[in-house]
Amino acid sequence: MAVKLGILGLGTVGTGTVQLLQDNVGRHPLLQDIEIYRVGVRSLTKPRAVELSPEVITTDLEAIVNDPAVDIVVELMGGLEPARTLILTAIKNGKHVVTANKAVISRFGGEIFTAANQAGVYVLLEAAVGGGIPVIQPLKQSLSVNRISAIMGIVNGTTNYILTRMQTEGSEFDHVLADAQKLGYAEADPTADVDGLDAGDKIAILASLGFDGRINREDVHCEGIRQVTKTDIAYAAKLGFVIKLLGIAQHLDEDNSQLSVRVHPTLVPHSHPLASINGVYNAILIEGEPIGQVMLFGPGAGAGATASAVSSDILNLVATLKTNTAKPNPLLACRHQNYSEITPISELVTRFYARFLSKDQAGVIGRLGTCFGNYGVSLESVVQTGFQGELAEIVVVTHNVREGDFRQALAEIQAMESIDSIPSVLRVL
Ligand SMILES: NC(=O)C1=CN([C@@H]2O[C@H](COP(=O)(O)OP(=O)(O)OC[C@H]3O[C@@H](n4cnc5c(N)ncnc54)[C@H](OP(=O)(O)O)[C@@H]3O)[C@@H](O)[C@H]2O)C=CC1
Ligand SMILES: N[C@@H](CC=O)C(=O)O
Ligand code: NA
Repeated sequence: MAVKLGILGLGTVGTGTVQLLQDNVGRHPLLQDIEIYRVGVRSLTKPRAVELSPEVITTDLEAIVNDPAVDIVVELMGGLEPARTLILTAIKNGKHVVTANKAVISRFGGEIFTAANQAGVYVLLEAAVGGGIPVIQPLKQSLSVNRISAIMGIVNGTTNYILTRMQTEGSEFDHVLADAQKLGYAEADPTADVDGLDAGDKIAILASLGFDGRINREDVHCEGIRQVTKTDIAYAAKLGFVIKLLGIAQHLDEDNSQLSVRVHPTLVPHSHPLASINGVYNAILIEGEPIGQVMLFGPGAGAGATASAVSSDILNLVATLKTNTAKPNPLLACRHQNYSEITPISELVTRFYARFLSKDQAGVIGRLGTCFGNYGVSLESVVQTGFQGELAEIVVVTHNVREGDFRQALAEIQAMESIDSIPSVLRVL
């Protein structure tokens, strides 16, 4: 008998998934054992790019998750509610769930996976991070014997597109954002993407898988790219770096007692594997023992790519249902019970880039150096190249420093009579 799907949402990803499942020739033969049984939408009158018989489409999403005939609920509607409640109801009713919803999983994953384990069902989420790039299953299965020390990646295509264009064209953020919205790369409300929140959801999920514990989403420090200017991109290039929005989860110490999970624009050395990932593409670099470095690269969004990830999860569940094993598969289930402790950003040890505007007075660089020295900040390079009107522009790159100490030094520098402003402070990989 065919496995019956109840799909919630027929937007970009829902449509791509239905198209892939309907066009199943030449793909894995198990796809032929799937029936698109119900599809839930908000509007019945909206034109659709796929053909589905009228009894399949409904606006009653609760009826789908409560329908005893539905085997797998595929949540592709997005948002927190009613997605969270519908997922929990599906689980309570003994249905497996596939979701692309990083927002709901990063915030309510604890509740959802606890409920799923109790009900003996699986919640799979390959599409939630890196779109079509297989990264969730690799972390859960292929790489799971490794001791992971770092996961870092470009996990938001919109911001990578904007930063790439700012870099290649020398344009400012606002101009490129407006253009990206016109071209459909950025959403009308770009907040979740440009403020680093979408990347924060994704790195929280990856950190949980790589570092073996649940992550409280509120502990993830998130900075976006609104403050990145073409001036900084140009200085970074002169110094041998490219600016990327990175999600980073890493152990900070040898004994693995400190875990940092964060999102921020970062100066990445030109020689680093993530430096060459441009446009809407995503890439995730995983470091582990004994494997070393693995980088997963590909399309992080889009109908077809994301449908590929959603359908691979569906396939996994179809195989599970067909083999009919009563015992849960520990490689598919979530195994975390406890929350990981996240080290506050002030304890991060990293290099920094900072740009200062100062009055063109003798001895300013000396005073900067003395103040940094008082806080244990050692400088890798200091450049005074340009002028902005009457003000001299000074750019420094530090050696590794505790963030809290660096910020204290900056506060003191900001108060100096000769310093006009500190327009940018960015971390360096
Ligand atoms: N777009 C992408 O490339 C990617 C998206 N994702 C994730 O996939 C999910 C879906 O994204 P996407 O396809 O872009 O979203 P869309 O906005 O294109 O589609 C959302 C769909 O859900 C339906 N829907 C939303 N809310 C309700 C509701 N309250 N009741 C009934 N139906 C509802 C909409 O119905 P209607 O059509 O009637 O309006 C629409 O069909 C999100 O979690 C997103 O983060 C993940 C990776 C990539
Ligand atoms: N908005 C996201 C796509 C979905 O995950 C992005 O820009 O990467
Ligand atoms: Na993925």
